[in-house]
Amino acid sequence: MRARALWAVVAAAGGGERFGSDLPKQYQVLHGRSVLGWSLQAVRGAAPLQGLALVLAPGDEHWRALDEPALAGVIACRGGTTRQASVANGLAALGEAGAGTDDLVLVHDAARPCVRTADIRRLIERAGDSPDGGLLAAPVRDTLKRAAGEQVQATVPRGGLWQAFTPQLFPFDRLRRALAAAAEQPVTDEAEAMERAGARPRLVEGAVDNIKLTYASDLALAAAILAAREAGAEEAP
Ligand SMILES: Nc1ccn([C@@H]2O[C@H](COP(=O)(O)OP(=O)(O)OP(=O)(O)O)[C@@H](O)[C@H]2O)c(=O)n1
Ligand SMILES: C[C@](O)(CO)[C@H](O)COP(=O)(O)O
Repeated sequence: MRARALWAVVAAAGGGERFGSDLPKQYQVLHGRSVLGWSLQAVRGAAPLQGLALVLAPGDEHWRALDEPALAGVIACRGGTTRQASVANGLAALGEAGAGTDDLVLVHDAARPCVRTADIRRLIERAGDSPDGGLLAAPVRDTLKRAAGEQVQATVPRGGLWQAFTPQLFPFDRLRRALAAAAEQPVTDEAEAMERAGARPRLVEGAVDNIKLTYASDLALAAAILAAREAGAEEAP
């Protein structure tokens, strides 16, 4: 029987509208290397991969100019107009490269450069054997308010609420089918597509400094996180 291989998709095809820069956020310099380089390094460092699909915006040539060892051997493929479509394209590329039904696939946002390799390893350990897969996430810490315009309408009980991060880890074929089935009803992460297909993915707690670069001001925060880590302040927040 063929051993179960691990593959990865790194979604880097976003336009970064909210970030608002001519240079897409995945190519910004962050603590000495590109945002994309940090994300690729974290995923590749977690476990040996059979292959990694790097999903890029149509016409994106920035990645070719990077001096980035973690780009070696990536399967470059074209993104779609939504994150969901980009991930589906990445899975299709892995299918062509030989990903099998029962193989596992990690899906990560290029825009989450601060993810800890140790957290990805824990995700693989805790969710790799589950047919429903799993995701890095963290329990919501703050009091939550539902708004009506700028006024509070209600306080939302936060018990049982988690914020979803990436990477997310699923059996290859189940995820491919779940995303195809969700094509008409947008989902914001892979877990949501799997949930629609009846799965109950496992929540694996990860450090909350696995932030997504969404606004330009997030870049300085990410740089501070990586600098503190390098200086040895390794305690996960
Ligand atoms: N069509 C898309 C949209 C997003 N992404 C990727 O999905 C991740 C998370 O998306 P987000 O940061 O929300 O994406 P952007 O589309 O880049 O930002 P915005 O919504 O502000 O335009 C990013 O790594 C981004 O490159 C993608 O591969 N393809
Ligand atoms: C997948 C994700 O990173 C989980 O938090 C997130 O949903 C993607 O970003 P978006 O802003 O929701 O597109």
